[in-house]
Amino acid sequence: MPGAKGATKLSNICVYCGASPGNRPEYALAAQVLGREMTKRNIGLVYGGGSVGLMGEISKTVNGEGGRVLGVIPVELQPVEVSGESVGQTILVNDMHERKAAMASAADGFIAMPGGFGTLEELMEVVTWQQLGFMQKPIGLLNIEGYYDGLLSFVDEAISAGFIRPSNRSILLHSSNPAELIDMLQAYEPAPSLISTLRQESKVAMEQSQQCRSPKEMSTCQLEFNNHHSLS
Ligand SMILES: C/C(=C\CNc1ncnc2c1ncn2[C@@H]1O[C@H](COP(=O)(O)O)[C@@H](O)[C@H]1O)CO
Repeated sequence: MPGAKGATKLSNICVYCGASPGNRPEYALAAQVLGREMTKRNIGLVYGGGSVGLMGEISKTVNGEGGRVLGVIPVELQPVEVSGESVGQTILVNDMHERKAAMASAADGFIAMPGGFGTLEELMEVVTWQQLGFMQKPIGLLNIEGYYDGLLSFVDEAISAGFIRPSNRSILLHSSNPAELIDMLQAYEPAPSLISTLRQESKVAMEQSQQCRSPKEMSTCQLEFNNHHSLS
């Protein structure tokens, strides 16, 4: 079953999270628990650099526990008055696109903690890469205090409305427990990519249309063609 078994070696996890702390103490606490759990398992942190908000909580925790921290920050965001002091190793990049590419290539998996537009944008980019098959790395939501319940309901709505394939729901792993979420990332097995699925469906449809010779066969073939092109 896609998204369930297999094994992914996680040397580094990229954590997307708020540049703000949020207004519940549970968010910062979860960042600390996640940081400790990663370090305990010798998994390094890749993040957006700086020390503001939850980004600061997790990076300072990992660094304080003796773990590896890699911050990737655009030149414009680097000043201390914008993003605070970074800990660990820092890579300076020119812009946000370069940053996301560098963060994604340095990591073997991704976790989104509570955050705002920046977190969502980073998360949705890797989900899209995964869906299309440009990337095959596990992605999880650390769903603290039900923060991501709304997003998960939205995904179900998009599936019902025919915009997301049901098989792609498993791209977004989720748990409220950091240790359990890392276990899920490690066990992840990618679903077939949309590109390979579409090519396979098109091949089947072509083969069937070549078998359609008489008008009677045509209507049966048309039905099968339609079935193959409905979302699965
Ligand atoms: C706007 C504020 C601080 C700006 N400082 C940032 N420093 C480093 N990285 C940032 C910063 N702001 C956003 N990011 C990136 O986006 C994600 C967080 O954005 P969100 O909108 O808070 O979710 C994070 O993963 C970074 O990569 C003061 O709030």
